[in-house]
Amino acid sequence: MRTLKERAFSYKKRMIFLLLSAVLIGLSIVGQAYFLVKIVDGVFLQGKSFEEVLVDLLWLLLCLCARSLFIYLSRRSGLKLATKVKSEYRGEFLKKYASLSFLASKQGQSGRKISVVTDAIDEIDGYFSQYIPQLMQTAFVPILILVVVASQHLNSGLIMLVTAPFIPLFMIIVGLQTRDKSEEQVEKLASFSGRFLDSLQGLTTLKLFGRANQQKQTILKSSLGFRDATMAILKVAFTQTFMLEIISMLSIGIIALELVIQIIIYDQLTFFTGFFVMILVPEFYSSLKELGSAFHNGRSSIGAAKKVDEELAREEETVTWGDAPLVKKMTPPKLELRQLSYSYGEEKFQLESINTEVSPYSKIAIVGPSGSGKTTLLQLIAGLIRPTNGQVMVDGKPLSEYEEKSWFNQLSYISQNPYLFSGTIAENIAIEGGRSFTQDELGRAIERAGLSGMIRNLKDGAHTLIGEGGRGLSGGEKQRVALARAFLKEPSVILFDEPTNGLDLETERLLQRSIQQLSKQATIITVAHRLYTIKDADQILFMKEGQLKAVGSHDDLYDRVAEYREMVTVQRGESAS
Ligand SMILES: Nc1ncnc2c1ncn2[C@@H]1O[C@H](COP(=O)(O)OP(=O)(O)OP(=O)(O)O)[C@@H](O)[C@H]1O
Repeated sequence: MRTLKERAFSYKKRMIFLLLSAVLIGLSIVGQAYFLVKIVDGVFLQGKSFEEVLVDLLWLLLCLCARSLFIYLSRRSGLKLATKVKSEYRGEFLKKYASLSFLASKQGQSGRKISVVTDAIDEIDGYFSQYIPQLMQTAFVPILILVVVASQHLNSGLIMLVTAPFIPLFMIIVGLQTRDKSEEQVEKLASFSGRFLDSLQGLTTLKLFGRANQQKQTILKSSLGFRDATMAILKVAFTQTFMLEIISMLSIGIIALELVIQIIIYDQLTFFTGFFVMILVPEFYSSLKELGSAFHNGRSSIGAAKKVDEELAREEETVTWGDAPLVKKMTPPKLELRQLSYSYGEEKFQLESINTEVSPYSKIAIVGPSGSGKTTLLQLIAGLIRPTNGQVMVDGKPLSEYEEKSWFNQLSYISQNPYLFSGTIAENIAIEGGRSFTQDELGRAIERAGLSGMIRNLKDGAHTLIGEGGRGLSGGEKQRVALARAFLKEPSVILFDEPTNGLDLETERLLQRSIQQLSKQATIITVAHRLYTIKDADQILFMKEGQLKAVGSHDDLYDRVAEYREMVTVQRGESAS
């Protein structure tokens, strides 16, 4: 993982620009002080007229404008640097999340992940937009001022040299505390966000089980934890500001006293030099103080970056793909499962050495008791998880060697709970990227998925908005939208996890009809729960406890496999009752 400093220095041109701006800011500060003092000295002590000081006035104006302009450019450059680094981080997150396996992407709390990708990355902003530009300025401006002051009046320069180290020393002590505290703050915010979203999603369940109040208390505790962590950081920030003010005020006071003594009592200093030094000294301390505040933000950013890096570096199961294209042919690809095994971890469920072939256009039903590994097998075939051993072969080549896009272009996976996005029904059906669909194609898919009746009754038809997760649609309607996606996409392989919950008669019939239609153009592998699908399949894979117990047609398995017969008899009884 690259540190924030390494990330900043990878933008060399921007860093050079920041340094250049710092040099120009420093020069304009000294120039501004010089011309101001020259004008005051000329008008009040030498009695010069307005015309005589006009050129100096113009120079003063130029220095003021230059100072403002370079400060503005330096800040803008810092902000741009922050934007670039933040989008770099977000890009890394997107890349990581996109390559995660289906299971890994479901692990952890969604709210926590959102908080890290949004709030924690935003917290990094201060390092680049404030700390780095200020660091560049402070690396040059105080040194320039010190040299100028020392060249004019050595004693003042020495006082500055002695007092100045207190500021960075104090900053380091405080900064170390800030980093730990800000790590704690990011952690508290992430945990609060995770808990909050989790509770929000399960609010109905919590109410139904009378746990809403208890959960409210947990959220309150979590939010108070975040508040305390934030207050602890603010306390450090206020203490730091207070201490920096005291150090700089005292130092400026000592120098002023010394200058006054030199001018009035010893008469060893001209008004010009004294005034010039007195104007530059506060600039010196203010530059150091500003670095103090920026340093505080920088340390907070480092704390947040540590959390972000931890999240990025967390080892999670990924799915990698090759670059072989899978060309869409007239016939669907031939699938073969070779010694296919999967394990959710030691002492957890194992799917053991599945071997079978799936010829193009066949209708396969995966059946077996609950928890026997049917969905796991379907996810392996889809390429959503990678086998621990063995291969899914597609047209004689391991699935992992194909391009991700070209495989998914030929595949439709209809899960038990298909996800619908917030948007219109039409947008949800025409979800496939890279290809636009005509209204006719969309209408046909809607018709074939049995959605036209429902859509006709809606005021805005297919352009009716639905909520995220398909809020506003029934379970059966969501299944039909998923079917419409498959009709529109015209894939070569369809993987279908049949809903276990009872569907109404009409949706049942529609599913049967749809499968019949889709099977004309694709291979269909269904995790089957309904007797009709099971009987209609060309080949049945009967699973039990992670093993493929038998393969064959319904009649064949019914005659030969007692456990299968038993399962079908139970199902018959249920459908008859
Ligand atoms: N993410 C996971 N981590 C650990 N174990 C898991 C995970 N997902 C599933 N399992 C376990 O794997 C086994 C097989 O699950 P799978 O969903 O494949 O079964 P299934 O046959 O499809 O069941 P059902 O018919 O009830 O949907 C189950 O015992 C389940 O507890």
